[in-house]
Amino acid sequence: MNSNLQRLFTITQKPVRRIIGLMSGTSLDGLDVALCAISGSGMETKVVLEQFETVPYPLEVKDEIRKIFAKETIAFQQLCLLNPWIANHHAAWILQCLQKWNIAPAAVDLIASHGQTVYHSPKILHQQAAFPNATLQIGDGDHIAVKTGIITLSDFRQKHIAAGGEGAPLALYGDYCLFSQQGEDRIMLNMGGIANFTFLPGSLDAGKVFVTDTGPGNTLLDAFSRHYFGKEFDEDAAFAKQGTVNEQLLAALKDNSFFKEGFPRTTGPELFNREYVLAAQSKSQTTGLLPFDVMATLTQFSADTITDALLSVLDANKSYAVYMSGGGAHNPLLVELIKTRMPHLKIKTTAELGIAGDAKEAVLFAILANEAVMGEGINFGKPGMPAITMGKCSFPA
Ligand SMILES: Nc1ncnc2c1ncn2[C@@H]1O[C@H](COP(=O)(O)OP(=O)(O)OP(=O)(O)O)[C@@H](O)[C@H]1O
Ligand SMILES: CC(=O)N[C@H]1[C@@H]2OC[C@@H](O2)[C@@H](O)[C@@H]1O[C@H](C)C(=O)O
Repeated sequence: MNSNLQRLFTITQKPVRRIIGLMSGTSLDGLDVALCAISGSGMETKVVLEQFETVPYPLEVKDEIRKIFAKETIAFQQLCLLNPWIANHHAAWILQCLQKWNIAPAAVDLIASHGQTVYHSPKILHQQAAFPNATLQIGDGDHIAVKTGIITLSDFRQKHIAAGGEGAPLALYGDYCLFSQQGEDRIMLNMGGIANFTFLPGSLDAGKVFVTDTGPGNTLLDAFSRHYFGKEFDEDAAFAKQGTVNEQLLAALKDNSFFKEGFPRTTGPELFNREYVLAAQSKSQTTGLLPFDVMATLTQFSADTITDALLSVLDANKSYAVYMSGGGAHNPLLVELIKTRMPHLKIKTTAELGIAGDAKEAVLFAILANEAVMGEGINFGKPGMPAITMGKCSFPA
């Protein structure tokens, strides 16, 4: 047997696998690195989050990614150059984290690398009948494997598309394995650049599990914080709290076919960007609105579209526990607005389930890698949520 396959086989025989989950999302705030000790698979999965760190993207890295990020027209060379360049950065940051944690690379079994999404284009966005759902994550796994010496699983989203999904959200696989709880109907609400949620039935019935993106989380807030105030994000909603919601602009923001699509639906900054807001301002004749009022309205827009999506699928007579994660869970105004619109739901954070909200998505990719080597593919029995395992394998040698 090829020694790489032998090494992989040995990993599958271990009672506990050490897997590094990596997530660098649409906010471009940094690389989340989660060192997980994982046993079992599927519903028997157990995770201990041994270490976690967000390595902030240096400005230079953000600037290089923004040259192509979510843009319809780009310099092709830039895309080509960034593919290994991002991977090399990610590999270097993993090695730095391991050194800081005093853990040898040889003590890590696998890396699960999400990569950097540079374009996400489901059919509902590109609307070209002849073309499939499409998404592109770069930072190739081969470079990470060779630079770290650790077997790397990457590019998880392509198989999801091949099997009938939109390539996202993938959160439901890990959410179902890790956070399902007999007797409690749960909502796992992640508010990153884009917001999404997974419904986990207290019956544990995979056929009732449900996932979707809801629309913007922080992406518009970040874009306008940068535009108006030169700040990467609206820390603690300091800007939005000083403004007043403009109802005309809010209505224009909500007037988009994305919000009428069936679930599951996915999106990204390809749709929800500065131009989207400027078009809504022009339509609602609010171009002269003060920056604080725009920030307040955008925060309300995120809160309303998150709660609209939730309320449209939840049974008004049942009680649910909502577990928040992602950077938006740190935005006090966003959280307050969500609570106000859903006073009957118990709103908590995933920290109460043992996984800090900032680490959750990186942990979920570690679970996907564990499923790739140990799992059988969970059958959710729904279009857009295929029963597959995902991830391509890169060997260091
Ligand atoms: N204290 C805070 N106040 C307000 N917003 C915050 C705070 N801390 C973080 N955020 C927001 O969270 C964002 C980062 O969130 P996160 O890392 O979950 O996004 P992401 O993983 O890049 O996105 P996605 O999940 O869509 O891929 C920041 O860009 C910022 O908008
Ligand atoms: C294409 C892409 O990178 N999508 C991300 C993004 O960030 C949040 C939301 O949009 C979600 O659909 C997805 O990430 C999470 C981890 C997911 O797949 O579940």
